[in-house]
Amino acid sequence: HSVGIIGAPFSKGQPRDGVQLGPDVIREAGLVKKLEGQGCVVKDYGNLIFEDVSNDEPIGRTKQPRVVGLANKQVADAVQRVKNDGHTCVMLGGDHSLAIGSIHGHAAYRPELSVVWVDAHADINTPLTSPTGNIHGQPMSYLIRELCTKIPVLPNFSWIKPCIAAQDVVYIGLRDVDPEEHHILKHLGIKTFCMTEVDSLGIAKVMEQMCDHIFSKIKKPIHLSYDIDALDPSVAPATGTPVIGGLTYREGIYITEYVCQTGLLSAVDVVEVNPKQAKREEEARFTANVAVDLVLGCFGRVREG
Ligand SMILES: N[C@](CCCC[B-](O)(O)O)(CCN1CCCCC1)C(=O)O
Ligand SMILES: [Mn+2]
Ligand SMILES: [Mn+2]
Ligand SMILES: [Mn+2]
Repeated sequence: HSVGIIGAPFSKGQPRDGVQLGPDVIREAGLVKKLEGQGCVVKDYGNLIFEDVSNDEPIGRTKQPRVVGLANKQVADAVQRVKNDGHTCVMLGGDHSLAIGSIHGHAAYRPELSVVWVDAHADINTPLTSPTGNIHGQPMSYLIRELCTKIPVLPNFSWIKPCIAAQDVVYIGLRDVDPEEHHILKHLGIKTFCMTEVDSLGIAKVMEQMCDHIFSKIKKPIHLSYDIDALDPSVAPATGTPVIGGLTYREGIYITEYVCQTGLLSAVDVVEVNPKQAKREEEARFTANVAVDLVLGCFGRVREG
């Protein structure tokens, strides 16, 4: 595997300080060395530098639109460059608003994508349905073609062209979905495997059925957007919006091993690691180590040795 890593130290899609430290704590946990240790060729493109935007007043309830829009344009350009250079792209967040740029830049390189969204949350609020105005709860609404009529004009968002079809999206791990999000998911017929299905089917069946769904027509490259809060807080405590009843470590890793063996993984985001949300330093380190293990699973690490 040839891997290109981008660090996106960005936190303005949500209100909690610390998630901008995600890229560096994940690197400090040994990501590059461990990828190389399992035979990957790794190019670390370093961290993007995000300028601040003054007077970034909310638009309606939507908070920090200008700095989020600007940051995601940088992410989109960087991801497209990594793909043009021939690597599988690993985008280290930072909050989940960064998926706007990551998926947009990936789709600019490869227009036909399937998106596997692993998360406790659906992150599909529109600016008008969001209960918080935090853009990390909204990224999918800007990307899904069928929602484009529901999105108001926002400053620094005009570059975004919806690039994903609802039928090409699958969710795994949902357990904290807002009522309006649930309506959108149902209305668009988006395939979801919430934690009830993970329990009733088991993760192996979930992954089989997920692939049946996204590959039902033609096989499209996979964009895996992995929110660390999909995992149970006992496994990934250092995150901003923890929700109990999450994926076990083994289920979380199985997802990455399964996606890896499809041979179709083209880009992966690992987001929402926030060391400042840990009660103790070792919780932050533990969470970073789990994030590293997820990436290693994406690139061929198997538990049998
Ligand atoms: N859906 C929420 C949470 C978004 C989490 C973003 B992620 O997945 O990137 O971490 C709101 C959640 N909800 C608000 C009302 C009280 C219960 C929680 C939102 O703010 O839109
Ligand atoms: Mn989440
Ligand atoms: Mn309806
Ligand atoms: Mn998320």
